[in-house]
Amino acid sequence: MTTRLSALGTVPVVSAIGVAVVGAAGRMGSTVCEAVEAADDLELVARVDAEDDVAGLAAVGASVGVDFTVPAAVEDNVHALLDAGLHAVVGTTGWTEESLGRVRDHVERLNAERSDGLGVVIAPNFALSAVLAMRFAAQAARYFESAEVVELHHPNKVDAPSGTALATARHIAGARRDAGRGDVPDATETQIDGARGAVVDGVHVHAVRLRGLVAHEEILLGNPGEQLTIRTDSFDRVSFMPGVLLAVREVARRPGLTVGLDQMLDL
Ligand SMILES: NC(=O)c1ccc[n+]([C@@H]2O[C@H](COP(=O)([O-])OP(=O)(O)OC[C@H]3O[C@@H](n4cnc5c(N)ncnc54)[C@H](O)[C@@H]3O)[C@@H](O)[C@H]2O)c1
Ligand SMILES: O=C(O)C1=N[C@H](C(=O)O)CCC1
Repeated sequence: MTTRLSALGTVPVVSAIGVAVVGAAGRMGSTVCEAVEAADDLELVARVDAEDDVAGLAAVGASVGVDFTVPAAVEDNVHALLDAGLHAVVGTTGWTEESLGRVRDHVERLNAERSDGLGVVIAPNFALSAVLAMRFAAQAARYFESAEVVELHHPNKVDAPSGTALATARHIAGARRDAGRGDVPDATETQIDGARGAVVDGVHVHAVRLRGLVAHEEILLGNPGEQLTIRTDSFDRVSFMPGVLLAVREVARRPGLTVGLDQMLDL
């Protein structure tokens, strides 16, 4: 918080949060830049892309770095943002338990030496419809014998399955385990490789890449004689922006690592 002299004397003025966008030239990064520029309480202080250095971002007024880059670069970027003294909001996919663990250790090590804790928010999907779909799927999973996930995306997506589908499958698997459910029924004996999709924690995940799509997911849950389908569609990347901006505004209040936007919503 800063102060400003006015006709009424010295009044507190809440400073805008300085935001640096990493991957700023990309599909998501450029949309985040527009959203930050349109928000009164945020200030876009840097657009960073491949080959740019993040070390000097604090000096140009950045307190939060937002990363939408590529799975191969994201972990190094987050460590570099933390070393530069920035909070990090991360939408890039490709995380594993191991890479999340290294970021958790790093931020906790830094925070042990700081009075103001740094925060990192990593979410595979910032769209409300997707966050709710994941939550509903996890709630429903215990009641159904069968569960499969179909994700459908634009053909320029570099990873498959999507980070959202991986998280959804893991949540479903966890709920099934907690409920004491065994394997999903599947009598397939012969198949062409890949025909049954990838298997994530025992849940089959199918990836469609199709011109015209943005980001979509269906969770199929089946019992004898009935089916529940949960579907989320992002038709436009603006769907991710309320979640990204929420995380940018909240990350400084959450020292350490937060995984998933659901952790920041009152669900
Ligand atoms: N969490 C979410 O809600 C959400 C939503 C959409 C996309 N994503 C994920 O975000 C990521 C980016 O998606 P996209 O469609 O914007 O990709 P994109 O290819 O359009 O953009 C990636 C950008 O990152 C840049 N880049 C690559 N390496 C870099 C580095 N080392 N440092 C800085 N910049 C670098 C590229 O030059 C490019 O401009 C993907 O992992 C995607 O799955 C997440
Ligand atoms: O367009 C993408 O790429 C997306 N990536 C995320 C994922 O892998 O789940 C979120 C949806 C869009």
